[in-house]
Amino acid sequence: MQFQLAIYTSPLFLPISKETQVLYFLHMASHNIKIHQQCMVAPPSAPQTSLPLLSFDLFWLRFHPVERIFFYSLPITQSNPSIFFTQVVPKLKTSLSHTLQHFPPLAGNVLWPNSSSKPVVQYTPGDAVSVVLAESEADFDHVLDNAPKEASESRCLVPHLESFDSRASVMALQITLFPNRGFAIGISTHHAVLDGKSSTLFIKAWASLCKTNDDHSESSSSTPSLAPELEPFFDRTVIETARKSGSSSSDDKLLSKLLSGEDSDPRCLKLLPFPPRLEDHVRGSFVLTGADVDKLRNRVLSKWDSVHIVEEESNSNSNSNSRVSSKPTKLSTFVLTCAYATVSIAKAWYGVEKEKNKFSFGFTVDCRARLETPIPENYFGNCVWGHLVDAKPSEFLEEDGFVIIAKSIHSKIKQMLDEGVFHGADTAVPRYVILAKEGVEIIGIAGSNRFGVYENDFGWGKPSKVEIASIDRALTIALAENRDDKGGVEVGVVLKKPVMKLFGTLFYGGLSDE
Ligand SMILES: CC(C)(COP(=O)(O)OP(=O)(O)OC[C@H]1O[C@@H](n2cnc3c(N)ncnc32)[C@H](O)[C@@H]1OP(=O)(O)O)[C@@H](O)C(=O)NCCC(=O)NCCSC(=O)CC(=O)O
Repeated sequence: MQFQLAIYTSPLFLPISKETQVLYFLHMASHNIKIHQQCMVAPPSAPQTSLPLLSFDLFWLRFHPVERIFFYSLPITQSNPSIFFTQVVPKLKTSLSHTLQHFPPLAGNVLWPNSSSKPVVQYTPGDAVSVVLAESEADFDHVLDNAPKEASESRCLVPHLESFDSRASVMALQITLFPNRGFAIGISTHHAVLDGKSSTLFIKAWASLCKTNDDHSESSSSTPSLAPELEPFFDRTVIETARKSGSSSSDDKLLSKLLSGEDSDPRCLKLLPFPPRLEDHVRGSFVLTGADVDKLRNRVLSKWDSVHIVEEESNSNSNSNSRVSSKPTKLSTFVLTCAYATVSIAKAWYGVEKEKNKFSFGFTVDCRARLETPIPENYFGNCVWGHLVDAKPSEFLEEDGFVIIAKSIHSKIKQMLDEGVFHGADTAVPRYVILAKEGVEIIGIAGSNRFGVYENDFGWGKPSKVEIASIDRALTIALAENRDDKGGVEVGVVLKKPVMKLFGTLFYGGLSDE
């Protein structure tokens, strides 16, 4: 205890406000986490850079950070504390510094200069990323177990992302050792600066430099290069040009009003609280194999023609019913997993609380390859847009809810393919507001089964587990590819204990029903 207090009052912690220090301290102390040090890691010699935030980014200006945790198992020879903090951590820090040389905005801040009509993300020499070094007494096997556990347990493995009225950090990291077993990298990122594709690009780049550049010590004069596909692409002009065709500035205005609150300073950069749902909530990871997905696919396709979906009047258009009625040759893993997980959540919640009987599902679409003029896959920033399924809120609870919602998500994606990625974008936010006012529980999604998070090998093998901790800040599911089964998926969920119990029964039990 005293050791931790000493650290928190040391000048090393100056970048963190007093209020945050106290909250962070109390939280860590209650979860048997020892903080060893907070250090700042900077790129070796990057010049000042300033990137404007575009409308894709501004959507997320005051949104909560995205918090991911990568867990790695280590042999005992490296996870012994004295070896870990003197050999493994320096390797991680040096490669982080080298990676930041390629990604300087991540070491910078979101600022709103008086002279500018929009905020910017700016790196100025001297800026650096906060890296907390910690040690946990938790049982590593328990931590890696997918079975539901207290939602709060993951919280002490992700760092706080600092934000104030006039400045917000872009990224913060925490490296936590589980002595003699392994370690976790917790990463907290500002969503207005980078989306899931960009943040996982950064992790891939960092892992690749850590794994391959043993010969680059901190004193080495050159910075190791990245494979071309891992180099971030910062040019904003590509997106400004591409976005003009599908502008939805009215959406941006409505959303930023919602996010900022009626009476707050419109130039305020402090992130809104989005307090995590921790009390009485548990967090679990649910796994589908490729064979499970095939089974779900067959189930939907076999009922395709007999189960009809009626799109909500205001959202359907003349050809939508003919479009969804034609049976597809392929239904994607994403469609099947999201339909299966959200319907299981809806049915479990309704099973425990009968008044919870209206649901919807909103998902983000990566627009990079879908813009009229496609932009590079390694574009750094946000290039995602949100869509809501057109299913009626009560349909999640129907006997064939899974088939209905699968058809509905598929239809939405097909609509984008046929009519452009911004089709219906102007109505998405107003519709979201109406549904929320009507008491509809809108389930969201973070991550993707295509980000390859389990490919991130820093030199000690692939992750033992990857979690998106921030799904506890809203009703959101987390998606990743299955670590051990090609074609499978992992779904992260945070729910109230009794709802989670029923969800688990429906999710796994439903796989054997025919
Ligand atoms: C709109 C979508 C959700 C729809 O997904 P679908 O899987 O249904 O459709 P799709 O066109 O992408 O893929 C359909 C099929 O094409 C093939 N296919 C597509 N991409 C592939 C790839 N990279 N490698 C191999 N196959 C691929 C597969 O066979 C796949 O089916 P199969 O899969 O069955 O083999 C997705 O395209 C998309 O944009 N995903 C990214 C969303 C995103 O960026 N989310 C993060 C938001 S930010 C966030 O949440 C924060 C964070 O993460 O940090």
